[in-house]
Amino acid sequence: MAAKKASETFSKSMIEDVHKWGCLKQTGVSLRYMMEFGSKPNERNLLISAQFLHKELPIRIARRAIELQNLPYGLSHKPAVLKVRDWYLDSFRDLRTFPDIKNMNDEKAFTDMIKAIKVRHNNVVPTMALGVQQLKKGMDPKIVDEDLDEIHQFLDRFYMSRIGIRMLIGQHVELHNPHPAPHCVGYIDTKMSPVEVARNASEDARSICCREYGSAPDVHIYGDPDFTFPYVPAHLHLMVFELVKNSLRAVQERFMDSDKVTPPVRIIVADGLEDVTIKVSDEGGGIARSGLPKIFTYLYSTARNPLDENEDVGVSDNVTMAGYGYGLPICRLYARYFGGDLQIISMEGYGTDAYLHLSRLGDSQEPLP
Ligand SMILES: Nc1ncnc2c1ncn2[C@@H]1O[C@H](COP(=O)(O)OP(=O)(O)OP(=O)(O)O)[C@@H](O)[C@H]1O
Repeated sequence: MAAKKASETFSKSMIEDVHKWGCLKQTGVSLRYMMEFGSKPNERNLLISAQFLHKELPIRIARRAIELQNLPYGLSHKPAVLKVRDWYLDSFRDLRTFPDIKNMNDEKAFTDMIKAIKVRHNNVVPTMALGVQQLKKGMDPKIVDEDLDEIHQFLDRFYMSRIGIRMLIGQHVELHNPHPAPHCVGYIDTKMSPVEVARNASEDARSICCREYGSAPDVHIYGDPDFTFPYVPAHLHLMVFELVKNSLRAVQERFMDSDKVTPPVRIIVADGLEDVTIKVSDEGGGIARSGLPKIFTYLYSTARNPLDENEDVGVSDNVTMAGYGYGLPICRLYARYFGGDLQIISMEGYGTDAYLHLSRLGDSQEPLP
C-alpha cells in the first residue's frame, strides 16, 4: 500500500499549527521539582499541572513530528516511520483541540485524554526499530556506518524526548491515584532501595535467560539493602534489567558448553554523595575494542534481529534475550534523563563492567532535544 502524505490525512491548517508549536520553547522539569510539586496533589496543583501539560506536550510532540518528516536516506517514508508520525500528529491534534482547562471536570477529561495518548505511543520504540530495519535492508551499500550518525543522533533525541513526555504524563496521571504506594509521589519513590530494585530486575532477567537457554548464571548483589534515595523505580528496573540481560547472555554463551564453573554476574551498589553508582560485572568474554564504538548505536546487535521473523505481523510484545540492539543506547538515555550516565568498560577475553551512574541530587533539568 502506498504511504500517505501527512497532508492527505491531516488538514493544512493543522500542519501549519504543528510548525508553529514546534518553534516554541520547551520547559524542562527536574526530579526534585516533580517530587516537591507532586507531594501535594490537591485540586489546585492538579489543575496547574494539567494546564502546564496542555501547553507543554503539544510543543514537545510537534518538534518530534517535524523531525519525523525530515529524516535522511528516505527513512521518513518507511511505512513504520509514517505510522509513528501519524501517532504524533494524532496526539498533537487531540491536545490542540482540547479546550482551555478551567475546572476539575476539564482536568479529569484532560487526564483521560493524555492517558490514552500514552497508550497510543506504547509501541513507538519497536515500530521505529522496524522502520530503521526497513531502511537498512534496502540501503545502498555505499552508505557506511558513519553516514548513519545523523540517524543515530535523531533517534537519541527522539527517544530522550519520549522518555520525558511519558514521565510527565505518567506523573500527572499517577497523582490521581487515591492510594499511592508508601512514600511514592507519582512515579517517584522517595525512598527507593537500589539494591531491592536491582534484585527484582535481575530475577526478571534471569527468568528470560532460563526461558531462552534452560538455565541462567547466578547474580550476586553487594550493597546495603536499607540504603534509599529518591528515584523512579521503573526507570532503574529497566536499566538494570537490560544490563543484567546482556551480562547473562554473554556468560551463558561463553560457559554453556564448557566444563568450567559458570561465574556469577556481580552487581555492586555504591552510595556516593553526588551519585549512586551501580556496577554490573560479568566474565562473559568482553567486547572487542573495535566493537565498542558501535554498542551505543541503534543499528548494531550481535544477536539475530527478532523483527526479521515477524516483519509483516507488526510488532510482538515478546521480550527476548537480545536482538534490536537498543538495550544499551536506551539504557543510557534513561540514566541521562535525570542527570546520570552509563559507561561500558570491557576486557576482551575476560568480561565487561557496566557503570550506571545515577545523580542523587535530582536537581538536573530534563535534557530537552
Ligand atoms: N556484557 C556484555 N558482554 C559482551 N557483549 C556485550 C555485553 N553487553 C553488550 N554487549 C554487546 O553489545 C551489543 C549491543 O547490546 P544492546 O544491549 O544494545 O543490544 P542487544 O542486547 O543486542 O539487543 P536488545 O535491544 O535486545 O538489548 C550486544 O549485541 C553484544 O554484542
